[in-house]
Amino acid sequence: MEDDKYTTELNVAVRAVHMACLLCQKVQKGLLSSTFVDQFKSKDDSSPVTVADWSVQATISWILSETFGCDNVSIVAEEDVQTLSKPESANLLEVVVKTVNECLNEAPRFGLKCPAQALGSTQILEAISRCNSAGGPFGKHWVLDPVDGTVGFLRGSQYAVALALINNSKVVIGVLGCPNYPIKNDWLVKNQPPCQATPELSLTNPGMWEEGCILYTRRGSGEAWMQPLLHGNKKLIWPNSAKLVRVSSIEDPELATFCEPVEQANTNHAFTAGLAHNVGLRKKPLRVHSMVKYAAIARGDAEIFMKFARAGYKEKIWDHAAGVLLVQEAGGVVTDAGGRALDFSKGIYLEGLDRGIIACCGAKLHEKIIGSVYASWDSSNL
Ligand SMILES: Nc1ncnc2c1ncn2[C@@H]1O[C@H](COP(=O)(O)OS(=O)(=O)O)[C@@H](OP(=O)(O)O)[C@H]1O
Ligand SMILES: [Mg+2]
Repeated sequence: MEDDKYTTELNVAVRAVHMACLLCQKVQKGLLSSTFVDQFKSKDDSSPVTVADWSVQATISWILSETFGCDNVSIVAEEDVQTLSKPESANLLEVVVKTVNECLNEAPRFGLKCPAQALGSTQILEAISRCNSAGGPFGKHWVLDPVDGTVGFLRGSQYAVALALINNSKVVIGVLGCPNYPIKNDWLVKNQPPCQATPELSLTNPGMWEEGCILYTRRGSGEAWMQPLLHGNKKLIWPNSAKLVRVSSIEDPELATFCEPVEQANTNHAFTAGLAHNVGLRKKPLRVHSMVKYAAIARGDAEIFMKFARAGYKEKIWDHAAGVLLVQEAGGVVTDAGGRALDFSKGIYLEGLDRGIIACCGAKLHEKIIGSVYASWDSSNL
């Protein structure tokens, strides 16, 4: 029985992600109101990285190391300290140090320990670079995407803080903080057009973003839970009004909503449009940044998530681990496009992934989509 396992890990992970979500909301608000200048940089692959990415990674790394011991914790995470350590990033580093310390000061409110004294830049760089584990098939590895969907984050739209625990190749805990995804059922679907068209939404309608949720689950539990994000100075009292979430029961393609990445560079919209047509999906795609797409399936707000990256792109484990387990434990199915389980045992990449990823609320829709991939693939340009 895996039921009682990982209780402490899950408890700490949810609290840490909760703190990280509030940190992100604060930084995002600052970015959108332009009081923060020069707070993001481009990485070598030209994707953006922000104060929030580094600050969340430092914060969660510090909490996990303090709780479980530096020597016992292996963390695989997206960010490194290369850009942040450069002399020209001194101001940026100063903001990260301030942001992390402000966040960790609040730890007791979340039932966690805060540092005895404020952390210095060396300790913070160390916390970030400690997350350089390469993962692998054996032992326990935490997997962290500090800000998944950084593009969405910068646009004032959807993003997620994703933390998972892998034990001997299996994802055993999944926690997904979704700071801009209110608890309200259907919110994502109803608010889709304004979200994308008006990134300033948070400024014109203050408060509406400040809802957010955290989803979490444990392998084998058959349950996925959702807590609201706390606001003001409230103390987190477990289980913080948690409620069970479940995938949608829709099986009819005509009634199903499918999600996909916003950026054409991250998935082939033309191919998924063809698949959707062949399967009989009638609704237009719900384009959402980040692992919030997995959250939408786990919550039952959408039925399908499809992603087909360009040939040669290797999916990273931190972009999927937490979301995949959440969908599975909430009753859904996630595989690659060949119908095989995703393999989290090979280090930082999902090696051997067959073409794309398909997450569905149930087996019937899933089978139809897999069948349609086989039928459409040869005529596609992928
Ligand atoms: N070329 C390419 N192809 C496929 N996937 C890529 C590619 N480049 C990046 N990524 C990864 O996709 C993560 C963002 O996925 P999203 O679904 O949020 O994309 S989108 O913003 O909605 O378009 C994004 O995660 P973050 O870096 O955490 O934002 C990337 O890891
Ligand atoms: Mg990511």
